[in-house]
Amino acid sequence: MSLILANQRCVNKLSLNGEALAFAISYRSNKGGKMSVKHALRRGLELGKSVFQLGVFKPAARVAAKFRGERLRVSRPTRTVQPQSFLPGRYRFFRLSLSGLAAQLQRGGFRRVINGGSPRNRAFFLAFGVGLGLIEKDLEEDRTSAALKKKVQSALKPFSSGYSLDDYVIGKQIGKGCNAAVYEAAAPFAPPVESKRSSLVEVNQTEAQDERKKTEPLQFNDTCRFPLAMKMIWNMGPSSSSDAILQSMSMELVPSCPEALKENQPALDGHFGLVPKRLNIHPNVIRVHRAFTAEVPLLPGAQEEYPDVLPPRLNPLGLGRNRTLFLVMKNYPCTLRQYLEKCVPSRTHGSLMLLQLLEAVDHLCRQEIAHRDLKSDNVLLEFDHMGCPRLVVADFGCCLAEDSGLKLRFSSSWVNRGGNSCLMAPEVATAVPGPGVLIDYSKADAWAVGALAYELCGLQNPFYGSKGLESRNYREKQLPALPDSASDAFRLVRPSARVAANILHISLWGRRVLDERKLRTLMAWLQCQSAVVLLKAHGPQGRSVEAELQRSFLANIDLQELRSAVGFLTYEPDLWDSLLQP
Ligand SMILES: Nc1ncnc2c1ncn2[C@@H]1O[C@H](COP(=O)(O)OP(=O)(O)OP(=O)(O)O)[C@@H](O)[C@H]1O
Repeated sequence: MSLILANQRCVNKLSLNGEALAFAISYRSNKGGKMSVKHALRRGLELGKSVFQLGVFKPAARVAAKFRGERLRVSRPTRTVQPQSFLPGRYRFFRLSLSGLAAQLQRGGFRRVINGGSPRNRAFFLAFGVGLGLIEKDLEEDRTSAALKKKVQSALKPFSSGYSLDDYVIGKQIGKGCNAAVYEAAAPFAPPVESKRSSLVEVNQTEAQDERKKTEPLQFNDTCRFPLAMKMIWNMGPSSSSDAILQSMSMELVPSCPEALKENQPALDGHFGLVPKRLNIHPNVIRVHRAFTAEVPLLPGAQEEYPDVLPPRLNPLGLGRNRTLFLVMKNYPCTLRQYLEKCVPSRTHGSLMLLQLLEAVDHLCRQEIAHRDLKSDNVLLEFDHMGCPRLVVADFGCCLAEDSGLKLRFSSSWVNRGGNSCLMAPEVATAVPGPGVLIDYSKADAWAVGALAYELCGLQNPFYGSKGLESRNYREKQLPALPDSASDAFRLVRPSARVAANILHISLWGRRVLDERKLRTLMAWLQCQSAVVLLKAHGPQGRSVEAELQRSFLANIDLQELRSAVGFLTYEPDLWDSLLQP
């Protein structure tokens, strides 16, 4: 299998086999990424000739061999390094690293382009998709190997339950909102070990910290002992029946996985039409792993912190119902708000965080779901192995997930417009109820992300506080200036989440596309990005926030949308229009 990696700016066209490309990329990353692409590719070609000089090329050879899961055989007398099994199965590493993306590209980008793209789009993705498809076929054996399947099944077996409170050990309270309390939890078969260790973990985030706050180390909740979070929603409704609870709180189930509810749950087998729209999995959207109803227990802090919502069984003056809904999710170390209280993200981290929010919103839009309550309390945060924040959008209690799409019939003032009035998009905030009035939520979440961008730059959100702007009547010129350090793309969130996300992707990783403004450059950049992402996928870097974002971008490519993004960045949409016409 060979891959044509065309880097128009540096080298005109280099035909590389997988082996050479693997070496080129690993060699370059070994040099701290400082070497030019052209130089690295040339080296890759040389290295692909099968003999590796011990001195200069050893690090590259070692990295590439490590990727392949092979050991290096070093032959001292001739000072050559040769990976074992170099000839048979020589492309094994390369094939393996392609698998995830190939499937993703075929399922995502390829499908979308086939449906709506121009013939030129189609040709490009057809070639790319078919290439990857061949590899994919080859990989079938690897992926469905019986041994691996068995291992995964046995690891999941103990947690095939989890549909009652008795299936969990519940720890301390980790959060509270207007509608729920959230507790740390663990499965009893993995009992949390009592440790003398502090329940806080320190995050190595020197890059992210603002000068003002550098003296304090960044500390967040340690989630190792209790890897799960259990949200107990307060039931103030008219009934304690499971059906009524599931019906009134059904929006909380939108981000749930298919196994979250017990199969024989009577209210959710389709007869009553209570199953809400379910979101597909996405790295920047919370996943609810279990959801069940149970009697409200007396959990730590309940009598002091939320006595009024307890049932009379637990507090004679309480107004809550006896049963309620519980959701089980991953436990995250902190919310975006807690993180921003402790530090101001660097320009890079800020851009990556904004990009993740936009990717999450774009994912929701594609499935015709609007969150309607985006704020920093509803964004949870963890860190990848390099200390980069990974964000997930949580709390879908106010979302709009109707079969009729993102337009809500606003016939009377009793219709709920959504949760967060401060960050309500102008078109939602100014809507006046009446016959035939529809509120369009397709860009509402993207607007809220635009307001959150101020917080990501370390500024106060201009729509908060007694002197804050009101979304219903503010003017663009009233918005405070963003700091000079903010990426240009921060200023352009209004178009749509997808276009704004593309703008950020290009300004982070594809600046050269803007310099040359040729379709060929754009294509070459996409191919280059694909190759780099494929190669990264196998190592630890593959799990970084950056790699996840790049994968997601490539899997969702639509040249028309990409064109809009480039148009925004160059302020010459017409130029790109003409270039990209079939
Ligand atoms: N999976 C989780 N991991 C860690 N903390 C969480 C998790 N889910 C929620 N929390 C914490 O609990 C708090 C309240 O959760 P959530 O926002 O879901 O409750 P709510 O009552 O629906 O909120 P709202 O007031 O916005 O309606 C969050 O702000 C956060 O601090």
